[in-house]
Amino acid sequence: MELLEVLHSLTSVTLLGAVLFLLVLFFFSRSRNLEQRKEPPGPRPLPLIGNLLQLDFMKPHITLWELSKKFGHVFTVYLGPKKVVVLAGYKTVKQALVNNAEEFGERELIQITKSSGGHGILFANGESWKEMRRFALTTLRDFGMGKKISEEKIIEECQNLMEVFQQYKGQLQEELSSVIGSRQVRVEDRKNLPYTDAVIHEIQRLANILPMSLPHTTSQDITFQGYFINKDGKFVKRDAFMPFSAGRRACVGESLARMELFLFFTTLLQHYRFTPPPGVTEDELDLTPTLGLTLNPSLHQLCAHSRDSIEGLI
Ligand code: HEM
Repeated sequence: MELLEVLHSLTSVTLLGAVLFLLVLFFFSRSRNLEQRKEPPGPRPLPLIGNLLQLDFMKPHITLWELSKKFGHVFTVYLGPKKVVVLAGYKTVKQALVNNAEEFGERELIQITKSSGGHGILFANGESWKEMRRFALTTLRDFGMGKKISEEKIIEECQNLMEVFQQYKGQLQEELSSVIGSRQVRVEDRKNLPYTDAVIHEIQRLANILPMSLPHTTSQDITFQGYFINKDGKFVKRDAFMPFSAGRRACVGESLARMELFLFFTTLLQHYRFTPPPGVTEDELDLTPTLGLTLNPSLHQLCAHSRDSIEGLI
């Protein structure tokens, strides 16, 4: 009996010793690993939940931007147990997506995308992505993306939209009135409408509709800006004007989207002035967006004043 107790306590001591030894070994090798490979820094994660408590889920892109001020342009956050390397700032994002396009050009399969089996172009990788991207670009080109034919279609849509409203004149429209008058705006007019074009860019910058772009994953281990990044993937946080991203996964609909933005915006502003509803000042307008995969405007009322000053509530 005594022998058994001695053996038992010896086993416990040995076991405890072994666990301690392994822990020391783990932390020692981890810190040596970190030193040798210099992984991107980041806020200290908690077991299992990682840094989730530090992220504001209503505006995660803002939290990540704040963290980048403390940890630099390349840093790590743990979304639960999932390690994510965040790239912040135009130069860093461009260096990764354009200069290291191969290594950073894979898409990360996140949970919501797994339901679709990861088969759509957005979340595919490898040969199937290449094929789908080639197909998407060819099809969009065949439909005349960026060409006259899509311009005609967009103009038709604008005119349908116009039927919902009536005609008017307002402030930003001075440029439109003097350059275009009452004729239909065409894409080629863009170069003669610098103010209007600048306003569209500013709106896109402010609206920031895909604030964290889409998650990428690295296709191979890479040392980037002095930091070792393994194949775990990352979110991209953009700073400079890159709403369509850059590199091999950049938006395939960019020229179509730019055409639509320009024609819809100019045609609407050519005919309407938009204000808050009666009794609401501009300062009182709540511009907080609703977060989904994209940032969307929250539901709100707006007045469209027609050129004839007929008011309509949209
Ligand atoms: C203002 C409108 C739009 C914005 C701001 C936008 C932005 C973006 C961004 C940021 C990405 C991620 C790029 C990356 O992962 O690095 C993307 C991907 C993509 N966009 Fe757009 N997009 C717009 C409109 C469109 C339109 C109209 C189409 C289709 C005609 C389209 C099709 C795609 C596709 C297929 C991808 C995935 C490309 C790939 O993974 O290879 N987008 N877009």
